[in-house]
Amino acid sequence: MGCVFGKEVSSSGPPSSEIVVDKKRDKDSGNNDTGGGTADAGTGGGEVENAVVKKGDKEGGARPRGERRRSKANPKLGNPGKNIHGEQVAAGWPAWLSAVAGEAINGWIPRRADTFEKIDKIGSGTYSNVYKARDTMTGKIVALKKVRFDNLEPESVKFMAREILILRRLDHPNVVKLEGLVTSRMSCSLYLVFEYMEHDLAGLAASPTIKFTEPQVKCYMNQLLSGLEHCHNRHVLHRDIKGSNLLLDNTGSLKIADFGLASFFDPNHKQPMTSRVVTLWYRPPELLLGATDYGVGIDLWSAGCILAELLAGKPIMPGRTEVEQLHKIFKLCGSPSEAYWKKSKLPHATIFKPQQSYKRCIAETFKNFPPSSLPLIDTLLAIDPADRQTATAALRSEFFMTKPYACDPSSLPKYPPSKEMDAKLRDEEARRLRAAGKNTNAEGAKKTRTRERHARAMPAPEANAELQANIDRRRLITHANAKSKSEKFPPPHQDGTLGYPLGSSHHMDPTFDPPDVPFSSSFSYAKPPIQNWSGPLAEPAPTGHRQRRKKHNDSSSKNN
Ligand SMILES: Nc1ncnc2c1ncn2[C@@H]1O[C@H](COP(=O)(O)OP(=O)(O)OP(=O)(O)O)[C@@H](O)[C@H]1O
Repeated sequence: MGCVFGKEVSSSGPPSSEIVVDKKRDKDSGNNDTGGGTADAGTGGGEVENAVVKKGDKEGGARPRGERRRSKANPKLGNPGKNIHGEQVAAGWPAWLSAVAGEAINGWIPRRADTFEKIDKIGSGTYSNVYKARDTMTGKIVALKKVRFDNLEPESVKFMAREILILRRLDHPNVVKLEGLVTSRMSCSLYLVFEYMEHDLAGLAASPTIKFTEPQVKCYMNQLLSGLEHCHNRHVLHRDIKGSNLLLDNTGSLKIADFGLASFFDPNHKQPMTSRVVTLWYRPPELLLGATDYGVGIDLWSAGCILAELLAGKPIMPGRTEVEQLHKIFKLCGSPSEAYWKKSKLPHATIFKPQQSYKRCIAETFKNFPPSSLPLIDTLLAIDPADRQTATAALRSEFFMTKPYACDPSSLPKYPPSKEMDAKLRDEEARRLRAAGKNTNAEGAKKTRTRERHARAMPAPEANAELQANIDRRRLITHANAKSKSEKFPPPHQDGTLGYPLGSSHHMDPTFDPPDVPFSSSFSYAKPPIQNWSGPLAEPAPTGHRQRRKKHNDSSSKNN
């Protein structure tokens, strides 16, 4: 991928993809995740995430709140050498950015902010705000993602640097294209410039008036799997595939976006990676069970959830907690075989292994789906990630070879704006109206609020914080009740509301509702978990600090 907005900056430095993590730095800092690795730009792959599971992570520990990483300069990741640093500053990059993310900007020159006109705020993410803007030099409408830096903390810049490096590695019609970067020598902010996309799949799916046909579902899935195939071939794991990260334009093009949690991987030299990724409803069982050795299967699982969601008209496994999520997975996909437990050696297996086994019931649950979709759903939602195969195999599946075929993207309807953000605004307006009429219909308002809360997929970092709280709670329970080596799974107070939240979609298929399990289903562990977990992974944050905690946790997630 080349230069954006004109000429390339000449460089005698390392190839643009050469990025090697300074392991010592991470060891020193107690960081449980690292990003980076060696790379081979020529092959389009080979950039390796050199993640190291730190002592704290092995013991189940993330940094306690308030403890900050020591940030030493990373000579390979950040410091591109004096010459290049000088060239980058001369080309208009701020010195701080060149110092910390020199590799990510190598060979590019920045655009000036005053060459764009902001039109509207269109989205907001964990560490960014996204604006619709006009490029005054070309007249083109673009999306500007303004990255928030916490006082220019090198860690924040590092996440952004990795996202940029990954985006620069990718070049495919179904992957959002990074068109440039906007900053200036004296600036403290950075904007990523993307082609503008009118919709996201979550927004469309939540729209009360839209129900996808089979050819449309095939069209979206074809594009999603093609984009994933490209990412995986370039050794990139997305690690947060969900509807709101699948952007759509008015020509029917679907593009995978938000590579903030993405990571390079090398299938031949596996390195441990964090399990604290992927939004809860789309998170595969191996991550919920703490896997740090994983691959393309995690994105394929999420794709399977999306395929079934598009056909069902509602999210298929909307868990509110990790425990509930695993429970929903086991109920639908069956509990893992003994052979799998043995082979996978998953860190949380001793805690979450169900006492009773669950039978897989995908075919019965989705009996109203097109028959050709069932083998594909069955493959993508395999409990053992090795059985999920690849995006390439999925694209060759019977689903796409059977009539009615996928429609052409250009034949997809032209929808009115329908971002997940719009759905949120609709909800907020409804909430405001309810608050106004609260006294007249308090009970109705309460019910609707519950539906809304459940209708949103929980981002990975928040959900993972909850997982920690859960593990810690389990450990405490084990201590308190050393005689009892089993406990209810899920806890009774959560199980009472198992099943699908009402109104999680406006056009649900009423026939789809996986069978619930009796409350008495219990999960046990073979050994007390204390033997595996010697310290808290993360401090459960008080609710008043939700936003801070989200960012804090996100930092650790995004860092690996
Ligand atoms: N190219 C684009 N065109 C139009 N809208 C976009 C584009 N990129 C992002 N958005 C909007 O901005 C929102 C936030 O963007 P993005 O997901 O990349 O940010 P983030 O900070 O990484 O978010 P998250 O916390 O969900 O990981 C998206 O959900 C989407 O609605």
